Amino acid sequence: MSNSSSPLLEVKNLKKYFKTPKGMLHAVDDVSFTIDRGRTLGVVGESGCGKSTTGRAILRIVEPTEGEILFDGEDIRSLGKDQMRRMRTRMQIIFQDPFSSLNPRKTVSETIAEPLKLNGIITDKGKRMERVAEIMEIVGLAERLYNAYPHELDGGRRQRIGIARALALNPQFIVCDEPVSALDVSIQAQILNLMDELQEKMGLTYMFITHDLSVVHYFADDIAVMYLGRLIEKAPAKELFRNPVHPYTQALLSAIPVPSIHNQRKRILLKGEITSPVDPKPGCRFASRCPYASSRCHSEEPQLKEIAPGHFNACFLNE
Ligand SMILES: Nc1ncnc2c1ncn2[C@@H]1O[C@H](COP(=O)(O)OP(=O)(O)OP(=O)(O)O)[C@@H](O)[C@H]1O
Repeated sequence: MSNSSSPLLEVKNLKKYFKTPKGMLHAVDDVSFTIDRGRTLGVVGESGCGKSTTGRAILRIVEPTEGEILFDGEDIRSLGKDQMRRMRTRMQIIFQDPFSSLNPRKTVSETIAEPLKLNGIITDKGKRMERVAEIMEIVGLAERLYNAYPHELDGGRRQRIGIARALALNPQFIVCDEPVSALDVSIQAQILNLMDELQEKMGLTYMFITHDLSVVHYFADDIAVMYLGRLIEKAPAKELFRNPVHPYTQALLSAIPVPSIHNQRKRILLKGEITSPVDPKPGCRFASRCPYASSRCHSEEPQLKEIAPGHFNACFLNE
């Protein structure tokens, strides 16, 4: 049952495996977390660690292999096609490169109107266009762009269209998949500010995927770190930056430049081969690159455990 004090999203033991010619690729392997209402979970990790697949599996854009996804108390894996279509109006996604998902033959207003039309939310064309004008104003797209085409716009404005499309259906939850990674730093800040304002105004809950930890430092409430399909550490953002416990998180953080020379962390360079995500061997997936790995790490998989309130870690070293 839904209850406003319960998390909006609960993901339990989520798995997504892909069959490949070499074997079963464990893209997401037994991942569990929750996101509270109106909060932002940042999901970070290197390319290929399973961030996007986790986001897509939650929305069932890719069908999960195993696990439970509770959205507002509802088990969304049990929903039929029509029920899932309705549920998708409450759960949306914003992509890194909105351009590739925008139809070049549709104007800005037609693009934003499309989800309203397809989902039969506003059937009257005049009313639909009024709503489009309202959303354009909310996301900071000038009225004069109403009849512009996506290729006439810069990356920041295109991403505003992506955000507008996601907002059109009045969702509660948005998976933001690297939404600012393709943008210049100054434009990144504008888009992050906009997303922050929208969250405040509309009470949105975000899952914010990025390979760039410095982006989520101030933007996310909590941060989850993934490594080769596994969630290896999760903590409130401030706590994670102040006290990273997992050796992989420590290495990731050491690569971020810090403005003050007094606070500079010593850069930890990872050596060793990256373990294959195809039919992974038993043991910790980070062991081959971990400076502290013991024989136990090569035979047994550490589980995520709460080591301090809200701080979870999957490493034998800090148990
Ligand atoms: N449809 C698919 N078929 C087969 N393998 C896939 C598919 N989608 C993703 N993968 C694989 O799953 C793993 C996780 O990919 P995913 O895109 O989720 O990672 P990511 O952390 O989001 O990386 P990136 O930032 O590069 O997108 C990768 O090894 C990827 O090659």
